[in-house]
Amino acid sequence: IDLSVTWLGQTMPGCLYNASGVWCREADELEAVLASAAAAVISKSATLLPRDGNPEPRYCRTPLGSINSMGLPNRGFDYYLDYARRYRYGSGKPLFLSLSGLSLDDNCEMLRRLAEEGLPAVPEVNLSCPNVPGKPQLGYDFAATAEALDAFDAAYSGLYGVKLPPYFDPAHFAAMAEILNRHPRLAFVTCINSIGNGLVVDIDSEAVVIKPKDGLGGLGGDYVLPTALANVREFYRLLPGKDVVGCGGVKSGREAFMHILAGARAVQVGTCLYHEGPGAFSRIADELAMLMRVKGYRSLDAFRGRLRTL
Ligand SMILES: O=C(O)c1[nH]c(=O)[nH]c(=O)c1I
Repeated sequence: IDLSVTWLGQTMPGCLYNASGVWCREADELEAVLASAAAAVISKSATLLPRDGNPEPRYCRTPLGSINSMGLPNRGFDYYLDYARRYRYGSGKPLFLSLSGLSLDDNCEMLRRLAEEGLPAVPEVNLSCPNVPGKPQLGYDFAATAEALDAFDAAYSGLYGVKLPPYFDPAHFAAMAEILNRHPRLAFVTCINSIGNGLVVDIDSEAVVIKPKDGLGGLGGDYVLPTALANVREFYRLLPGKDVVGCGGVKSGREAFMHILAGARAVQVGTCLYHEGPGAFSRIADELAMLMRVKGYRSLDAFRGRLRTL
């Protein structure tokens, strides 16, 4: 059973890696993911300068997944750029750097500085952080997204990707696809980020469960799987020549299989990784391989994007 994935001009040994934000803020976390069965590594979304993020409690696990309003806590761009300078690219596991500048200028500054380094690290620009108070999600502003992508193309001459928020309307899928298809070096989209601004209530305390934004936070886990699959399948159809990375609700080989069936080139794991740790990657990979064996598939190409309609 071959779980390898060939994209971005390279072949990675498997199809699973971490979702940005989970097990990736510190260098030792990134090293733990690299040392695991994960096939790639992505860093926590970086701002130009380090950030503490929102007040705690800012993350809560629930029976159906998670809610978070971390507020972009990160070590700052230079920390992750330094990690990228020291990264073992010979491992065959690509390194992605998530960038989430607080302004278009900051995103372009980080892209320009990354370009200057000439490192193999691939940027995934985050258009969808839902938890910085006062900062609306770029991915929900189509005009601002169009302007940003033009600026990214000017700032960075290599291949890059974007992390998209979930969309919930065919008109929005179409509008975003029209914008994204203008950019040939935009090689992939990662669908989806958390479903923003959910509210989890604890009926014993009769209170919300996280402190920031009076309890509003991004949802992950089981809550988001159908929305994630819909976004993967719609953008897989609408973005010919681009790759879609599936993210959302993956906790076993089953959900990984669903994402690939929907068109995902590779699959990220967030909430499940947060709680299980990097051992999740070998478990999920084994489960996926088992599922493929039972179904008679020897590679991901044999079923990627083959979701049947009725
Ligand atoms: O609150 C966060 O740090 C955060 N949380 C998310 O759920 N998605 C994001 O892109 C980010 I930047």
